[in-house]
Amino acid sequence: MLDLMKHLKSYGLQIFFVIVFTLAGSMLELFLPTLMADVVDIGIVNQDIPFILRTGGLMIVSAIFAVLLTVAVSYFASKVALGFGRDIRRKLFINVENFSLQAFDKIGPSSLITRTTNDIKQVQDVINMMLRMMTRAPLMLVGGVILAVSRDSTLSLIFLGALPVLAGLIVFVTRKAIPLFVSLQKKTDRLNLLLREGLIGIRVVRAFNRVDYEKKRFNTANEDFRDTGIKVNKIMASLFPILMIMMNFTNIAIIWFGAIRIDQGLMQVGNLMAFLQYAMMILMSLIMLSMGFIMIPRAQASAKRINELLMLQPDIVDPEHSEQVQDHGYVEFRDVTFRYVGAERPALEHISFQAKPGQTTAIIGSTGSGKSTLVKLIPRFYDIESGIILVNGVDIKKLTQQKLREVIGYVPQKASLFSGTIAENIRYGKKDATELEIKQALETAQAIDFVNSKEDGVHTIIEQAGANLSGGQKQRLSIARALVRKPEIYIFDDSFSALDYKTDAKLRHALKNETEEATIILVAQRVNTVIDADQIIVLNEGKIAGIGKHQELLRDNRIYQEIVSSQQTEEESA
Ligand SMILES: Nc1ncnc2c1ncn2[C@@H]1O[C@H](COP(=O)(O)OP(=O)(O)OP(=O)(O)O)[C@@H](O)[C@H]1O
Repeated sequence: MLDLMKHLKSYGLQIFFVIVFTLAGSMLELFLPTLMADVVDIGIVNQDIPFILRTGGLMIVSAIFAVLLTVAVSYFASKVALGFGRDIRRKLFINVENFSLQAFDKIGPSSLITRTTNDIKQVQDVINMMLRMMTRAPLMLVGGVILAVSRDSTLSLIFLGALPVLAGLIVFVTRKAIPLFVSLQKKTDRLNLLLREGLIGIRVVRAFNRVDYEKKRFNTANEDFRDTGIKVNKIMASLFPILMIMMNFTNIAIIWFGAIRIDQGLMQVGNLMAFLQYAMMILMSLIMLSMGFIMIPRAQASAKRINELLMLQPDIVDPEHSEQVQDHGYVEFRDVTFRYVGAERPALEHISFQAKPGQTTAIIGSTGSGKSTLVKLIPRFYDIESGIILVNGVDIKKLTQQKLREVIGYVPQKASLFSGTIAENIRYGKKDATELEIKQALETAQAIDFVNSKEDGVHTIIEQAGANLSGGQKQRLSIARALVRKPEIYIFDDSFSALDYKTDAKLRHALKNETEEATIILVAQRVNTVIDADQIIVLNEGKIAGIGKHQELLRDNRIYQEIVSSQQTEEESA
């Protein structure tokens, strides 16, 4: 929590206002019972009407100022807390965008979303409360005690009985509540995860008639969350009546012993009334403090989860200076081995090959053989275990990620589009692309016809994640986005799979003209897609089973022969 508090530095002035206004407001409030005692003990006893009016007027003015100051404190406290929330959300978002995909995979998007929203809200609320209460409560407590003791030190001994009970209660509740708060946050993660999966996979859920199953899964998590919430609330709910009983008993004791002292002529009525109010202030401040003691650990649990992300150092680090590239469009793997974090065996082992400009390098292999993993290593989404990857003659670790990725046009396996227009999505590849460049890219990607058929053409709005487009349309837009930047290296990760044979062939033909100087690395499942490639890399269980042209592999490579014959059988039987 303290680590997060450092981020409050920029709100120094507002926090200063909160403290000063709280101080002034508390003083005024502490002043009121003393004025009231004077009204009773001096004004009423002596029937001095002008004194009563004067002091009463002063009481009204003090009360109005106290209220105004409280409003100002609330305003500044909310400003600080909400600003803090915004800053942390921004920092977290930037950090998450930068940290490696290994860490991203490990924490998972659901937990990242909960941490960026719910957890930050918990901390933000506590900061708001702390600013408003945690300065006020100690002030009122200390001031109340001093003024109560100065009114009647003997009667103040009552507090000695009440305070230890209160302290014991706070310790007990905090111990019980903290573990439950920690588990509540984890259960929020789980709820988010199930909700996310259920929503993203809604079509699959319906197609397989698994609505009831998903409902049950969600309900179990939901009820688990509710039960933990109820447990926490039970503890919190029992706290209040106990505190109220304590407050009332303290009241009774004060009135009881106060009356005896008045009877003995040791105390005045006005004094007892003021004492009672100070007692209430003391107890209310203690209640506020105890609420703080409970809320802080809850926020602490959230702060820890936020800090975990803020502290995460990206393990893919840029070199201080990017090395000068020597060539253009070259990609080379030298004995590369890579393993996902926690995986028993490497996803890729001893991979060596070269891809040259003007050439198409195709990668083929069975599912799970490591094709996507291989191409993801080129833009350095993951760092390799051993070996070296060269792009344009330079080890990619010696290039900044910005420089490296600048020369690559990457088309992922699953087309991922953003809400906005088609043109905006294509400009993701090149910020300043003109309308003509966009249209050319769409043409090469065989997307121009369907874009033109839309009423608004390139200004057609794409809904969240491209919900209003077909799989093939999304893929073609995603290809156009890579084409528009005219990179030196194209990576197509199985990007033609959603296209029919004819479009696939037309697209590859158009690409050939468009990308004469560029290096194309293309992952494919279909032999048809790779047949014309200058070299085909056959992957099998993370290892290279052969490299060559279609005819050569067909002649000599058993695995390639198997792939070809399995596809021929499929086509024949189709
Ligand atoms: N993020 C990840 N974390 C851990 N293991 C992974 C991850 N992504 C892939 N793998 C594993 O690495 C291996 C290679 O996966 P990869 O996605 O590269 O295969 P692929 O050949 O592209 O398969 P497909 O043709 O089905 O797309 C698989 O065994 C897979 O389980």
